[in-house]
Amino acid sequence: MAVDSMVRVAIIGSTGYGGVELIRLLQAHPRVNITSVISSSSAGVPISKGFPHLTNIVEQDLDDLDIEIIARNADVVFTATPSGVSTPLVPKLLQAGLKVIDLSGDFRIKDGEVYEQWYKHPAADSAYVEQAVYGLSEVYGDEVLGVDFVSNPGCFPTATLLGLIPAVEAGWIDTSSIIIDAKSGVSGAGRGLSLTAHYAEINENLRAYKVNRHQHIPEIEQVLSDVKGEQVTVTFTTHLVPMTRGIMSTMYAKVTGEHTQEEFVELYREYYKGRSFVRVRDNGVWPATKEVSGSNYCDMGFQLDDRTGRITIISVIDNIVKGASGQAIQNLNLMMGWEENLGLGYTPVYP
Ligand SMILES: NC(=O)C1=CN([C@@H]2O[C@H](COP(=O)(O)OP(=O)(O)OC[C@H]3O[C@@H](n4cnc5c(N)ncnc54)[C@H](OP(=O)(O)O)[C@@H]3O)[C@@H](O)[C@H]2O)C=CC1
Ligand SMILES: CC(=O)N[C@@H](CCC(=O)OP(=O)(O)O)C(=O)O
Repeated sequence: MAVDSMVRVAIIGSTGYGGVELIRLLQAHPRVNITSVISSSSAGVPISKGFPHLTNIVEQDLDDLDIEIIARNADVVFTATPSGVSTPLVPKLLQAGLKVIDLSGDFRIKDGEVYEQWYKHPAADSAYVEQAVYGLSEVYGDEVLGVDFVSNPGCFPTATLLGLIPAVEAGWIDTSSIIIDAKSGVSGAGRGLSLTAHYAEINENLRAYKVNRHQHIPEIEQVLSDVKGEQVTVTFTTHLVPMTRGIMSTMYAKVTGEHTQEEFVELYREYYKGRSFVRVRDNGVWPATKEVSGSNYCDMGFQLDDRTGRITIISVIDNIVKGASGQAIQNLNLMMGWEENLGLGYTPVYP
């Protein structure tokens, strides 16, 4: 570690949405020095040239991806790299003595065959998958303290799992009845160009995609099965919404036993007691994506339908903050034994 107790951080994938958001958040973090912003395609160029909003804030040049140099200049590396890229990269960083927080899906799924079935490319070395601690901070935060490698959760799983886990753990919902209807802003697809993210294709449009085929299904099922202690399967449908940031996950499940809506609110408030980033709304108040935009909050609300016996749980996050870079920094804080909200006290941008 650096002598002055500041942690030296390098970011790989600095020119993507997750990487640029890490820079925005970390440049204001009181215990972090960003020593290197790395690009595999634009090394040598000042980052503010491609991202003028960073002018006079971060004026570093983008560095090459050279693991020896990174290991000399950094203590912790964030890999904000696409799935498939992290698979061979992360083991090399760990072998070089670095701590790693990986934002991709490559180390989240513990069963390699399941990973390959959903991600359609080879799974990572199982020893590293085993080593990775799944960093859903409010649930597994205690396991993150002092470890070298955190696999940061996916954006949809973050909103969805935070919304379901307390009820599943308490046995208050029938897990065979869970249906998840999730919507994301376009930044969730990353900065690369694609036809679906093209303005004329997404503006004034609403599109379902990867129905029953989304790579976040096995991640959600893995965690819910772990919590429940038996296999849980879910129906999960994602939609692309014409907005830049934000995820709303709307979850439906049959309630088991006699529980009122007020009791659900109380159950969740108790579960997340002391965890400042989860805000459980008052009875009958539902959250909207703008109410968390630019922040690390996950807000949720409930509505019980007495006619059907189903509970509707609505959970919102900013996909790039709590769904990626913000939670990754929360995990850095937990890894280092700092307050989990250090450097993350952003009030949502409203309107
Ligand atoms: N966007 C979101 O809301 C979320 C994203 N994630 C995950 O986080 C990761 C980053 O996502 P996001 O920032 O949106 O993606 P982007 O596509 O916006 O950026 C990814 C970056 O990775 C770098 N990269 C590409 N290929 C390589 C390579 N071979 N070696 C090193 N670097 C490479 C590129 O930068 P350069 O060319 O400069 O090297 C690129 O800018 C992904 O795995 C994504 O699935 C997770 C949760 C939410
Ligand atoms: C809007 C949109 O396209 N979102 C992406 C989120 C991808 C992602 O974050 O991928 P991993 O978590 O698996 O790394 C998607 O639905 O595939």
